[in-house]
Amino acid sequence: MAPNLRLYNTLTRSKDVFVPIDPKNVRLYVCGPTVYDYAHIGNARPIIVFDLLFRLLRHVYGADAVTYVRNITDVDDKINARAAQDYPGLPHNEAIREVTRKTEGQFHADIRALGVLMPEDVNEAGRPPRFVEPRATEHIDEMRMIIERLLARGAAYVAEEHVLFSVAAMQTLPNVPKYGAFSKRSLDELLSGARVDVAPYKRDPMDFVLWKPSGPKDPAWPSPAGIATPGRPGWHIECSAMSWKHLVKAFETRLSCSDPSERETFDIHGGGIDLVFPHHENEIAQSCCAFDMPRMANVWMHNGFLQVEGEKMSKSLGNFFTIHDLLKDWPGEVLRFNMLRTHYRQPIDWTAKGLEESEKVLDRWYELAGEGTSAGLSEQVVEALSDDLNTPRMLAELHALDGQGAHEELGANLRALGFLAEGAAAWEARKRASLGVDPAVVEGLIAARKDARASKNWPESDRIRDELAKLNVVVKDNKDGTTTWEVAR
Ligand SMILES: Nc1ncnc2c1ncn2[C@@H]1O[C@H](COP(=O)(O)OP(=O)(O)OP(=O)(O)O)[C@@H](O)[C@H]1O
Ligand SMILES: [Zn+2]
Repeated sequence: MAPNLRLYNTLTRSKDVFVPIDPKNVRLYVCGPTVYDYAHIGNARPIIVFDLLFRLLRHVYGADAVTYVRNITDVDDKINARAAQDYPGLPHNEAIREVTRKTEGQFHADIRALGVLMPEDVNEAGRPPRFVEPRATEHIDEMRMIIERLLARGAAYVAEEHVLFSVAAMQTLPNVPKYGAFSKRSLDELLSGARVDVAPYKRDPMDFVLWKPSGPKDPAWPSPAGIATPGRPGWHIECSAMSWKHLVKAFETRLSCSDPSERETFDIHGGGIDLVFPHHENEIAQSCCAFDMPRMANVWMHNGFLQVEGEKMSKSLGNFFTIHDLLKDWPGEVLRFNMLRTHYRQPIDWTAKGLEESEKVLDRWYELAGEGTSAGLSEQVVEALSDDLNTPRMLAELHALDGQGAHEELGANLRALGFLAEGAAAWEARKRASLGVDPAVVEGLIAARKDARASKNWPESDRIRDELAKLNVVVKDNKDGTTTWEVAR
């Protein structure tokens, strides 16, 4: 059944054969967006990459045998700041809700256009959900529970109404990894990195916040550990709580692993490479210490950066394009295709040229595959993806199907991979609209011009040339006798 699925694991730093804890329920968690602003196309990379992994796992293990959790972080200081700025007239709680509601709606619209499966595409009434999109603010109880467990084990302490994780205490606990082992940082390195601007309430500069007190303008919940002032969670604790709730607690009775120390462990945890430290190091510290176990997840996967001129696309550098804006110029599928041309662990340089090339391939495949509806992955495509999501190899296999004239099979694969969603007619119509001319009209004029020239009717040939120019169409007569054209941008 399962082909030899191999995944690169940040935990082992090697490409390993994937062995699910329970093949009847493969469990995947991916860190989702913080919703305060439009997502940029760099943020779309983990969404698209792990959507592809989800599709592959569903193909290999069965649609009922995979649970995918991708969270939404809807509590964060950046959200508070945006709420105060955008809705100064509203009570702060309402302003925050407005920001997260609006941003989340935009995020969903954006990624749907990128061909990403959504919970409503895969969940069925009366069955356990296969795709859960939990919100942090709905998991405060679970966060408090984990914090209480950490306090009880001595891995956390209270200081000035904060709860902090104690890195030094973790190093003394049996059964848990050493702090820093995951990101391969020595304590010396970690210490020198942490020494800037150390909050006075920290016992050790490396300690990180699990819970903090809220000011009058912050969202607030009853605090754990008997702290009187209401507070709010730190970022890292959110993912420990949501992954536990939806991938561990939800399946307590269905787990079949024999080693009790692995009971709270799930299969795959994903995110962007920038999350390895501190976010994932800290998630591991919290979950492993709270549940007394050696591993939070067995496999850790990280996508590389999407770059612009050699630099990470990021909000703080200002070198970003939002998905929302790109979708004004390009179909979502072109963005998806362009993302998958590069292997997920390599950096991508995001260029207009790359997008144009991607669009050309999709133009051809839309035409070849026509209006078919079947969807399914071919063996050789599954094999390419089973090699640590080798998408360049997957595309080579699709080009091979094209070359062999296996157009129906090509279409079925493309649909199963999240392409050809528009249908050929809609794709053509949209292209025509975006070109601003009807290709049939242009082709007709070019044919008439050719006839006029063949019969040496120069005035007519000139008239047609002027007409094409008015349409903004640039005509090129090639040496081989063919004529090509494009709309001047
Ligand atoms: N340029 C990028 N290339 C690939 N993945 C990225 C890039 N920028 C962010 N990500 C990923 O997007 C996801 C959402 O991250 P988050 O909401 O924290 O964005 P961010 O890191 O704040 O963005 P920015 O770096 O622009 O401030 C994370 O998994 C992160 O690793
Ligand atoms: Zn996370």
